[in-house]
Amino acid sequence: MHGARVETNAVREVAAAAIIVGGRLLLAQRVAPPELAGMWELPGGKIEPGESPAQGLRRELREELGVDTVVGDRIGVDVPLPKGMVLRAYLVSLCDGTPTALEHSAVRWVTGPELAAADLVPNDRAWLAELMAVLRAE
Ligand SMILES: Nc1nc2c([nH]c(=O)n2[C@H]2C[C@H](O)[C@@H](COP(=O)(O)OP(=O)(O)OP(=O)(O)O)O2)c(=O)[nH]1
Repeated sequence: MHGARVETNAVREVAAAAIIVGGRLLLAQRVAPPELAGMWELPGGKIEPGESPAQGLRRELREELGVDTVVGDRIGVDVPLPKGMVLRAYLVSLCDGTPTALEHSAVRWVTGPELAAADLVPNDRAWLAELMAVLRAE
């Protein structure tokens, strides 16, 4: 190996949270980049090196929403992102706090029909059927 740079094969993950309470899913409205600003997503973000997905997602949700959470099972497909990253969704339970838009322009709770009609970021449409099924089962 040359130089100080250490290459790893680890795929960089963006983890997103499906937080469902009382038959409603929490959506958060993006402020950036310009092509996604104003669209709705599942809150979350990039997992840092050395973090497990669950640790990273809990950190992101504390930073973005001011809540304590428990990260549960995966839901939906892996969505490939640019630069070799992958987007994954997890079912997440709220433990403490009220979700607040600290880094988004707004948050809102949606029913299944409201989710289907929402202006979601395009990648998150891949999870629509599974999310609707969980909402229906609530
Ligand atoms: N958090 C989140 N990101 C998503 C979703 N769907 C989707 O395509 N993305 C994309 C948008 C971004 O390109 C990337 C994650 O960006 P991010 O801005 O949330 O990541 P981050 O909080 O770690 O912020 P930064 O390092 O970019 O400052 O994944 C989603 O449901 N949630």
